[in-house]
Amino acid sequence: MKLRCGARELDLSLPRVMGILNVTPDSFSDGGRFHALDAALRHAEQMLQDGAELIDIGGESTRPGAAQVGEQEELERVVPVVEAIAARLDVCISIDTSSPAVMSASAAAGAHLLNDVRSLTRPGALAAAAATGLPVCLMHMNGEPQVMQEAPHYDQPIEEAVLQQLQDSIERCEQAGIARERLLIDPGFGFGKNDRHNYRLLNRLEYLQQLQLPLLTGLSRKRMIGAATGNPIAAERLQGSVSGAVICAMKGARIIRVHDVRETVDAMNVLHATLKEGYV
Ligand SMILES: Nc1nc2[nH]c(SCCc3ccc(S(N)(=O)=O)cc3)nc2c(=O)[nH]1
Repeated sequence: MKLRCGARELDLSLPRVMGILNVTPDSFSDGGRFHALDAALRHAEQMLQDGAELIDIGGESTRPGAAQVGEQEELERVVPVVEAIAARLDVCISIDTSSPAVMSASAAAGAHLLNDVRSLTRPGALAAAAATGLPVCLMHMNGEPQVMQEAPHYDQPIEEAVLQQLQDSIERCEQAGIARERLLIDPGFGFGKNDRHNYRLLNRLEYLQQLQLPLLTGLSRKRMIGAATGNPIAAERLQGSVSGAVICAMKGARIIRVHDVRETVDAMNVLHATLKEGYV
């Protein structure tokens, strides 16, 4: 499996690390300190040095209960950051947005991957994504961030519900002219799921391999980690997050979306050595 990222191709036969770059005032774990362009650029450079091969830039916080952000505000937050990183760093740039205008502007500014937690359901998003020609990550979400964690409920096993919604999203994309080869999938840990749902989904992550598309996962510093480790503070969930990253990678995830790049890259290198049977 390969992922085209501009002039480069990412070989997805081994798990790759995607560093999170929140450019929101209220990001759920960075304390929103990366709102300034220069701070964002320094953070991106650090994650690249630490071994991240993709950077996911997000201007809208989609954590549970987060307020929606206006399109103009989101554009002003992310486009300058995409431009600055595209101009200075050799890295695969992902844009975490549901807004068609932000998708188009970010693609024009140099983004290589569209990461939409709402799977192109906003009006105009399918057409905008198709027009960019970029790969698209489709993610399962139950409800909207404002209400998704109130009382998540499923009439079927979570892995079946996630598979079904992802299949529906894939079909919508194909009908809109987005070839299946351009798609990635993601179970959406924490998006309308309680801790039981999240851990059953993690336990059965291989179930999604039947879609035969690159799998991206993001459980870094999320509530499910804190629930298992008894740690209420998101920024202190490092060990649990790295453990979750290894489990995802061993169960087929090829892009791991994380806050703590250096530590996760070390864990992925141990996995790489194992998958390649050491360096002999
Ligand atoms: N593809 C992809 N993109 C993502 N963007 C985000 S932002 C995180 C929003 C959030 C924060 C915290 C909780 S919680 N209540 O579980 O701690 C849920 C969602 N995440 C993901 C993810 O996974 N995939």
